Formats: sequence, C-alpha cells, structure tokens
Amino acid sequence: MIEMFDVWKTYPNGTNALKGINIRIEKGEFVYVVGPSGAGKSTFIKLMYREEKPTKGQIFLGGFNVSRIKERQIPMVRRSIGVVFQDFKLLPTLSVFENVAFAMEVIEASPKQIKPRVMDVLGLVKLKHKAKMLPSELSGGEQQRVALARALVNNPGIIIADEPTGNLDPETSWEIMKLFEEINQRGTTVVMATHNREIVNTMRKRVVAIEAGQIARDEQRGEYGYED
Ligand SMILES: Nc1ncnc2c1ncn2[C@@H]1O[C@H](COP(=O)(O)OP(=O)(O)OP(=O)(O)O)[C@@H](O)[C@H]1O
Repeated sequence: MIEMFDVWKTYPNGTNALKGINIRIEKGEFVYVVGPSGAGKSTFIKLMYREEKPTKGQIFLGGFNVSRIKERQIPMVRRSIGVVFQDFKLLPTLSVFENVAFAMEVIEASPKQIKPRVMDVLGLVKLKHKAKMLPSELSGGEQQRVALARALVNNPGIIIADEPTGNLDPETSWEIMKLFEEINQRGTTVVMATHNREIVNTMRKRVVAIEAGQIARDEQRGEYGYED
C-alpha cells in the first residue's frame, strides 16, 4: 500500500512542484498518473522511491515511512520497489544477463540464487535467448523489457514507471503495456506516469491527474482527458 498525507515539494530554486497531495493506493492496484508537462508527475514518482524528499508531509510505502527513513535504510525501501524509466537506464558495458543480475548483487543475493532467478525473469519478458547480448544490440522495446526484468528480479510488491513507453513506437508500447498488465495480474502494484492517451483510454484503469502540483482528478476506470 502507498499513502501520501499532505505532501508538498518545493525544489531549491523555489519551484512548487507538488502542493498538498493526498492519495491512497491499495496493494495490487494499477494506477496511471497523467497531466500536462511540468505538472508534477515525475516529482510524484520520485518521492515514492525516495529519489527526492518531500518538503512537507508523510509518505508511507509498503510499511515504511519513506519521508522519515535514514539514508542507510534507503536500499531497504528500494528493494521493495522496482523502477522503470523512459530511457531504460541500462548499463551499456554489461550484457542483458549482467544488467539484471546486478540488481540482485546489489542486495547481496547469493550467486546460486542469481542465475536461476535472472533466467526466470528474462523468460517472463521473453528475452532468454538474448541474455548474452549488450543493450546496444537490442531494439528499444527489447531494452525496455530488460529494464522491466531488472525491476522485477527482486520480486518487489510495487513497480513504479515514469513514461516507460515514451521512447517506443505504438506497437512496441502496447507490448510493454501488456507485460505491465501481466505483472499486475500476478499481484504487483503498478504506478505509471504516462502521456500515452491511447493506452490509458483503452486500458481503463484508475487515473490520477496531476495539474499544477495538485490532484485534479482521481477516477476508477478513468480516461486520459487531455488533447496533447
Ligand atoms: N530538480 C528540479 N529542480 C527544480 N525544479 C524542478 C526540478 N525537477 C522538476 N522541477 C520543476 O518542477 C515542476 C514539476 O516537474 P515534473 O518533472 O515533476 O513534471 P512532469 O509532470 O513530470 O512533467 P513532464 O510531463 O514534462 O515530464 C516543473 O515546473 C519543473 O520545471
């Protein structure tokens, strides 16, 4: 479960990115976060995985008070969340297998556990046969599938994604979205910021719209609602 109570974020340059966010996301939900450019969607996402700290307010995530935890506890929070970005953020000199394995090495999983688990998640994203390749040898959609495998490998309860289809063509975007749907159906909570109107309007999930740092809409089976 994710909860925010009166969360505000003011960046050091004085920009008020979020102004009094209150939200509750239940375990197993699928939530799209939509809104105009600069509205605060990425900031909202970054607060969840503790990339940024709130200026004011409380954030609870899977039992942790994310706004209060100490620096040394951050890895513990990150273990319970998988994060996927628009630009994949794969390590270019590591193979597909090594990129995914790295996320397990960071949490000090034993080498014996790593190999079968990495091959398992590569199977889920249908990339077992490309395990030895470098990211540069893959298409954009394949790279995003590796990033998704990396986000899933430690079996997190929550997956957070910031515009995961932003760099992909429509067909590939749908493939990636189907994978998120499958992961959600296995019980993982998904929170995704997106500008993809077609996908949001077709999937009819919960839609939270952020405008000028505030929640302007929060609808079950919502729609995208913007013309951009
Ligand atoms: N590190 C930062 N320092 C200062 N201001 C920032 C920083 N990051 C974001 N902002 C500002 O905070 C506001 C919200 O930005 P944010 O990236 O959260 O919006 P967004 O809804 O994700 O936008 P987009 O759809 O364009 O990605 C914007 O005015 C932005 O310029």
